[in-house]
Amino acid sequence: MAHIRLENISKKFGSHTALSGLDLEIADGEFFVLLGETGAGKTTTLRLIAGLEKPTEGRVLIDGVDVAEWGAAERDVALVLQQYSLYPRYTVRENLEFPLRPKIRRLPEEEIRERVARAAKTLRIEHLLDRKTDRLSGGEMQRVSIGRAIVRKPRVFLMDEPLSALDAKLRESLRTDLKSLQVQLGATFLFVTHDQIEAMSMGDKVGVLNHGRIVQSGTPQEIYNNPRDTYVASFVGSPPMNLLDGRLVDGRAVMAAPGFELPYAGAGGGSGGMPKASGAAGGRPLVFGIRPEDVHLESGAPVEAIVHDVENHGVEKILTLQVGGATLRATVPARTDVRIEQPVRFAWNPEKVVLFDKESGINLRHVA
Ligand SMILES: Nc1ncnc2c1ncn2[C@@H]1O[C@H](COP(=O)(O)OP(=O)(O)OP(=O)(O)O)[C@@H](O)[C@H]1O
Repeated sequence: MAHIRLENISKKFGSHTALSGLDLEIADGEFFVLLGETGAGKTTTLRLIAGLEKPTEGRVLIDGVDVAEWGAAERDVALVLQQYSLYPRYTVRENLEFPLRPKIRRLPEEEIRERVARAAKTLRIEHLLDRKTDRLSGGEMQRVSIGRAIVRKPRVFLMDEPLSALDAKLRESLRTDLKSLQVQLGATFLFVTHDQIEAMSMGDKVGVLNHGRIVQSGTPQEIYNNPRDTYVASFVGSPPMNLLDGRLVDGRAVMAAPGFELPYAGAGGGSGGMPKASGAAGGRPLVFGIRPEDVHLESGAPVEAIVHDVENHGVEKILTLQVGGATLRATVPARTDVRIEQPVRFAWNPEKVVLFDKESGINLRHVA
């Protein structure tokens, strides 16, 4: 188990900046998910912690110790990759034993047997121990790869998109397995993914990485309910948060279309208020953020829209509504009877509206 801290890390590859001013803190025994789009710098961050890359600037601390001079082996971290790093002509048992048979500091045979048996039981691959690894399914191979990490009892598990090569069903079941494995081991996990659903469902904490920098770090609920900026707001959530233009006029946040306004008391305040028809000329440009599940169809509601599209998702429907010049997504119960082209009336909970500065994209609650 270990505590990890990255301080003001930057990493350049020639003239290309992969990471800049990155700060990250992972508590001992935490399941931390690093979420970012392709090229955001996720793998580079893992490799820096693993000791496979050196930062151009900044410090990597494990349990409070600067590990700049430590090689990969000394850091005692295990890396699990998307591609299974298994020896194909060897059995599962042999693959699990290899990490425990280094040339120096070899473990006693009995200890090796015991660790392999325990890992195989935890991962439910005991029945596969004598099978060659090239005769396994993708999900089984990934379990063996994870097993190769577990047997070493590392201080930290670093996982680079370990589930992304698997089909949806397997991914889901391994997600649950990995999460319970982490709880069982009480180990520090840093799990990298570009899949926001994976991140939100697995992480104790999620760090959103964009262009080599952590833009927000917090619990999945914090990130979902109070995204730091419009990037996080539109990246996390499916369908994403509705982002609608408006302005700040005389202490009121006024949405351009549909007409709607909220009292705005400045940073830290500014919720409540009822929808009201209004023009939105002048003032500081804002963006209103409204989650699709916070949009409700109600016959007496003040704003009218036309249903542009209806998607059925089993327990719910996702509607695309056309309101004036704006488009809005609404998640409604599956029993809601709506058709394309139908006029509907809708409202939302003003308490749930998040306001962003249009120019910087920053959530006004996060502006000091
Ligand atoms: N060895 C390298 N040499 C040059 N550029 C690199 C090297 N490794 C990474 N980069 C660049 O640094 C940036 C971050 O790469 P990184 O692999 O960390 O991103 P990522 O978030 O893991 O992306 P993906 O989800 O596609 O794996 C990318 O623009 C990448 O092209």
